[in-house]
Amino acid sequence: MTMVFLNKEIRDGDNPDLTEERKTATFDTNKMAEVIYGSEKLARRRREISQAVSLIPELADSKPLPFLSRNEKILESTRKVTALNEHLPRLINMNDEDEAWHIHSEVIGFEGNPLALHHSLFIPPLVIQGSDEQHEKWLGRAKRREIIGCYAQTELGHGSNIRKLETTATYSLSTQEFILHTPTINALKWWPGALGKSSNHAVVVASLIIKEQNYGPHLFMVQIRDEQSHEPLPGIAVGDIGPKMAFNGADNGFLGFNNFRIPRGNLLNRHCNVEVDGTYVRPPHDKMNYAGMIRVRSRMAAEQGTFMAQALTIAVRYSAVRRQGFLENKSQEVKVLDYQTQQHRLFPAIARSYAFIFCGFETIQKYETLQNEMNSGNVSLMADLHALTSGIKSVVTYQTGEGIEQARMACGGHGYSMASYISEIYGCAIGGCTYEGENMVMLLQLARYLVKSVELAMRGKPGDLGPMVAYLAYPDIKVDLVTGPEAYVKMFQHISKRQSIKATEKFHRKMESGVSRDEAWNQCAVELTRASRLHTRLYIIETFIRRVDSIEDLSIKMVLTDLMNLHLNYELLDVASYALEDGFMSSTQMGFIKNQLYSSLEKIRPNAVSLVDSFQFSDLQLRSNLLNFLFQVLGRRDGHVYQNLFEWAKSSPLNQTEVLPSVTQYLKPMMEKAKL
Ligand SMILES: CCCCCCCCCC/C=C\CCCCCC(=O)SCCNC(=O)CCNC(=O)[C@H](O)C(C)(C)COP(=O)(O)OP(=O)(O)OC[C@H]1O[C@@H](n2cnc3c(N)ncnc32)[C@H](O)[C@@H]1OP(=O)(O)O
Ligand SMILES: Cc1cc2nc3c(=O)[nH]c(=O)nc-3n(C[C@H](O)[C@H](O)[C@H](O)COP(=O)(O)OP(=O)(O)OC[C@H]3O[C@@H](n4cnc5c(N)ncnc54)[C@H](O)[C@@H]3O)c2cc1C
Repeated sequence: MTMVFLNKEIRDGDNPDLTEERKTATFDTNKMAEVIYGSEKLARRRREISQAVSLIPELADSKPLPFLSRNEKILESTRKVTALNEHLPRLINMNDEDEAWHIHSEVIGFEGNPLALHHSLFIPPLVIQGSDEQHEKWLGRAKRREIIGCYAQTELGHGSNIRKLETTATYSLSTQEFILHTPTINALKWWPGALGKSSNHAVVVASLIIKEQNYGPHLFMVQIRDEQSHEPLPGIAVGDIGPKMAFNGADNGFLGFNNFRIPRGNLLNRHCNVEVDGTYVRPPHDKMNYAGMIRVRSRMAAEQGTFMAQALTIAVRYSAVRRQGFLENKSQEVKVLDYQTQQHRLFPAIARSYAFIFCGFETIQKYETLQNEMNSGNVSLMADLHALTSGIKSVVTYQTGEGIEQARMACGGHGYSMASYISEIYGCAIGGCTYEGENMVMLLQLARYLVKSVELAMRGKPGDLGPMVAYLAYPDIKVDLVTGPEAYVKMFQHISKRQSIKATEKFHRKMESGVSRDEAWNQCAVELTRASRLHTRLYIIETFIRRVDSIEDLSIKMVLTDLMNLHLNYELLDVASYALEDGFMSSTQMGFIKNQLYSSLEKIRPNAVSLVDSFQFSDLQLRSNLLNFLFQVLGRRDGHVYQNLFEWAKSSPLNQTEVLPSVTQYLKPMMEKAKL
């Protein structure tokens, strides 16, 4: 049996323009997939899972998703996810989170589903913050999906500033219970995914009050609906918050408590506790209750890199079959992918996708190390990883949004159609700028760390700087970019260091002039966020270089070196003004970077389609379903775009009848009236 999307496979029925592209590749896409996903086994497992899913009709979309109403979307996503649940044990290793993520994205797509957060935001805090006894009570049930849960932290009035959450959990000494209460409208939980209509449990974040003292946000396991009737329990108001920019197959919700009582044992108490007599037992780190957020953020680089990669797969394949205009040969119009502007739009974003995925693997590993350390009581890595993931989360979500939007524009008019699927990917990815910590807020968290590090360096204590910020104490030595990646890193280090120092000095000057610390911070905030972005971009560059250095296969190393060089030149050009400003970079060097960038575009051109093929997204994943719908979309592997766009349009519900009520009720009478 042939795999549905082996990327080097050349098939007779494919659009010849795409076949031609695949023949020019200088490397094997299966080998590249091994590098992208980390090993031969992981890449192969993804293909096997995609293949298995493609053979199960009930896991296919029953209609093109953009034609569904919100209710239909929720019904359809729930149908698919519950059908998938039945097949899961046979299709994936149930303990492997990557396999689970992959299969869900195959089947569900970007619309979201009522179980998405059960696995990514309900179970993980239970694992991290729950005691063994609590795992015994809820974890098995949750994993078996006997209960469905969500993570309810954000409120109508507060999302970023968690310390000001207004939902209270007041300890009652007499009954040894917590009383959950929503004192105002603003205190309603608002946004949690799957809360609105699907969940019957929630991990609720509420301010812990004992004997009138507020101990700040803590996590509580709360049953919100009856397990039989699914009706909200007395004392609970819960519902859906309405349609959103994307994720409309999920029911983000609101939740209010009216003096709702839960047992003392429902405070997740692996790291902190409230004893029977109301004694509070502190966690080993002040922000221990925020550990779950570090976990989610640590996964965002790889996640967002994959979102962007999907949009680019669609745009690059389409650009190789779309012919418009002429270059030298006037007898045949060119593939739009041959235009330098098109390449400049798409190729740096391909490089960023690879960079984010490589960087993502490193941050996920760092989180796993942190988790192991935390389990044995060592919390010393938390501050570093919080700073790092705050920056990465902010930079990758923003740049992914930019990359997807460029992919859409690169598809011209058809990119604007929902048949391209790019708008759905964009809506989902761009949510990442907001959820899991608003980007500016998170950049300012990293800035705190950078300012402290600069202060250490200024105080002559460079030995106290962690490895990620050691460069803040390096001397400035001019570099010759011709010598290669290390010189680019040094140039970037100079830029990043200078901005961190400038922002810190400005902050100090403000305070010395009598401005309060908080006000001074606010007056320097733009400069501080610039420092955070530069530091993060430097880190991403370094992870890219490390990954390419580690590759043994020569053909893969060569094409990834081209991609890495493109990344280095594109990133440096983007921030060159910082180095031109103090003369660290000369205008000759600037010219060199531009020329290197243009030459990288040319080098990548013959490999462009295969670089996106290497992500090995199935047509199903790109919502070009092989079984039921042979007519969607722009990114289909076989490149047969036009006839399928026409089929797509014909299937629009508006075309099921020739004359719409809008015409008979309004337009027709208007025209008739005009004739009188
Ligand atoms: C291809 C696949 C397709 C698949 C399709 C489906 C795709 C699905 C994708 C997923 C989709 C949707 C998922 C959506 C999930 C969304 C979930 C959420 O959004 S949950 C809610 C998240 N909320 C936030 O992130 C809130 C952000 N705010 C904060 O984190 C905090 O309030 C704050 C950090 C900004 C400030 O906290 P505060 O307590 O006020 O802290 P201080 O300012 O007083 O002190 C800062 C101090 O503490 C240190 N700190 C802060 N946080 C941490 C931490 N986590 N760990 C360690 N240390 C921390 C900080 O460094 C400071 O230290 P100083 O030494 O004082 O400088
Ligand atoms: C798709 C999606 C899914 C979500 N899922 C969940 C979920 O499952 N569970 C959950 O609990 N929550 C969820 N959320 C909520 C999300 O975590 C919050 O919306 C997010 O943390 C931002 O908080 P906010 O809405 O209060 O924004 P605000 O903080 O009100 O942001 C508004 C503006 O104020 C600025 N701002 C705020 N504070 C500062 C500051 N200190 N310094 C400088 N500028 C500042 C911000 O930069 C932003 O420009 C979800 C949100 C979305 C969009």
